[in-house]
Amino acid sequence: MNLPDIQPPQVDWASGAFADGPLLSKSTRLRDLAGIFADEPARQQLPGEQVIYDVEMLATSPAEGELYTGVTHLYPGRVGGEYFMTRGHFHARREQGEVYFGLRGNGLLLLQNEQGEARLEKVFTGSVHIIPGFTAHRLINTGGEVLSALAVWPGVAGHDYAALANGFALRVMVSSEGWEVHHD
Ligand SMILES: O=P(O)(O)OC[C@H]1O[C@H](O)[C@H](O)[C@@H](O)[C@@H]1O
Ligand SMILES: [Fe+2]
Repeated sequence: MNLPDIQPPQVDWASGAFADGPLLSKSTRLRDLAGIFADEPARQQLPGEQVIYDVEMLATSPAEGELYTGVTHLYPGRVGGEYFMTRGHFHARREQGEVYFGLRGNGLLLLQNEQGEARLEKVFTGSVHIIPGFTAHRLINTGGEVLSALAVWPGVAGHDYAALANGFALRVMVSSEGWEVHHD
């Protein structure tokens, strides 16, 4: 008798690596992030092929009511005085939320509503972040190691990058204290 295959996808909580299952992967490099960092000349002086973050996600259905699961690995580093960060986005379907779980490393989750009000949450091993609908989100790596966070979001959410063409309302810069907030 053949037993059914009951093996679900599996993630290593310590590293955020998926052990199994069909995966979609995407690397975002410095050359993909033109205009994202405050110091654009500093970005241009660094190698464009350098990977800033990798996203791996399970290849599940994008249909209404279904969920995506993925891990972002955001590498440590700086562009000028600014920590490596993701591009950040609103969901195309604005009302759709998302949950992030900090797995390893130390950083910040930058959240911004449609009124342009920004706030930060610390990201660390075990941190849980409820990103409400109508809220843009960006990860920032303020530590010296890889920042990995697992995310679960609706398959229909989509991405809207254009709505943040003028950037977020605040930046996280290197300081003698570790990091500090600059308002644009
Ligand atoms: O889309 P970015 O702002 O570059 O962020 C990279 C990725 O981060 C998270 O994993 C989100 O769940 C993804 O939907 C997103 O694509
Ligand atoms: Fe998202």
